[in-house]
Amino acid sequence: MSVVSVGGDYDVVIESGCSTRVADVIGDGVRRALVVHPDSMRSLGEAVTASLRDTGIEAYAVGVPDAEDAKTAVVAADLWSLLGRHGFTRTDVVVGVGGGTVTDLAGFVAATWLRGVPVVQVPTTLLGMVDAAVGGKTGINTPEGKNLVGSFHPPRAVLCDVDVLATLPREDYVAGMAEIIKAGFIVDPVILDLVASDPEAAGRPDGPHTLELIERAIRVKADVVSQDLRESSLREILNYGHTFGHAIEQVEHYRRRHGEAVAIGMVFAAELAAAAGVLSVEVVARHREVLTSVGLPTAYEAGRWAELETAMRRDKKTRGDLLRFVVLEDVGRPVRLEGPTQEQLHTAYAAVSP
Ligand SMILES: NC(=O)c1ccc[n+]([C@@H]2O[C@H](COP(=O)([O-])OP(=O)(O)OC[C@H]3O[C@@H](n4cnc5c(N)ncnc54)[C@H](O)[C@@H]3O)[C@@H](O)[C@H]2O)c1
Ligand SMILES: O=C(O)C(=O)C[C@@H](O)[C@H](O)[C@H](O)COP(=O)(O)O
Ligand SMILES: [Zn+2]
Repeated sequence: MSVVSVGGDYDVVIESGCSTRVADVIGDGVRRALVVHPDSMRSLGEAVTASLRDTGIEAYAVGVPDAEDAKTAVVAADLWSLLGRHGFTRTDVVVGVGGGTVTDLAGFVAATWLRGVPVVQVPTTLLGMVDAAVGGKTGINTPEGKNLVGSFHPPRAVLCDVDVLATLPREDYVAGMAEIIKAGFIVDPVILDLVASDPEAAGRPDGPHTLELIERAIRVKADVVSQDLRESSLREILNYGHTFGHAIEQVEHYRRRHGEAVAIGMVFAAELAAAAGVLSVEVVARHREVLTSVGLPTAYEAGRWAELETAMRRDKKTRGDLLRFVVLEDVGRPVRLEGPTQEQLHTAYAAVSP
């Protein structure tokens, strides 16, 4: 078992079988729990619910639509209604059991119910474990953009049961690698070396470096969010690749995996940094190399610039008319690029849409 403390405020536990031990981390005085899960994880959701009932808690399991279809105002409103009907108070708890979409939704509902009740996160995807469930960013999408409505609401605990990754479809596992590789580029280059040492194994849960990759990525995130929960500055580095990545997701009506969009977004950011003269072509090439080696995409369709730019203007890092990007000066040296020229933007887009 490994435990990563997030600034001493809560723990991220990485352990086989820990998903049904929510009762141990839930805290005192909890009478009711709402366990939110996607239909694909019904049996785990019900097992978590049963484990809570065994300790005398009035626990309810509720299924939500799959993937990004869970992150809507309508689904959030259904959950608020359920909490109201069952009389959830400020000492009761929401539990998110699922991928990043479910932990974002469950976290958001917990953040907003009675202006904030505790949430315990049980991420069941690689991406959820290394990124979404950790750090307290919660939210839902609107048709206009990704995560446009949300709140900062740190969880009470995060339980990463690595056994559940065995059933995760390969494409979803690989999508999670994008956020691990992101952590490698922005802070921890050892991650990139571990991936390069056996890229095929990095794309599956039984690879020799799986636990180390998970723990390293969680440590990067924990370290950043414990210094800057509300993203006043440092936390923006975790958004590397997301300005263009979220734009892809929005123009694709949320039908593209987040991790895949972020992979393309990191290549766009690297090309943009090169066009602005701050990053070497060698590091740009390394982006394509490492992402391709695990099976992630690095290119996007040509001819969609206008809609992508419109979507990027709704990014949370934008200030007024000023587009702002996280770019690298080198591996492990993230900086901000504010107001890139149209020529630099077009050069970067041309480079990712050959
Ligand atoms: N809050 C944050 O800090 C943060 C960080 C990164 C990403 N995110 C968000 O996370 C979301 C992406 O998360 P994701 O990649 O986990 O996608 P996801 O939640 O859509 O899960 C991917 C798929 O895997 C299925 N699934 C989940 N666990 C499974 C398992 N163990 N076995 C079999 N199938 C399983 C799901 O039903 C879904 O179809 C995006 O909405 C993104 O915006 C949030
Ligand atoms: O935790 C963060 O901060 C991140 O930016 C992590 C990202 O991987 C994640 O996708 C996040 O939800 C994006 O946030 P947003 O503020 O751009 O919606
Ligand atoms: Zn992300």
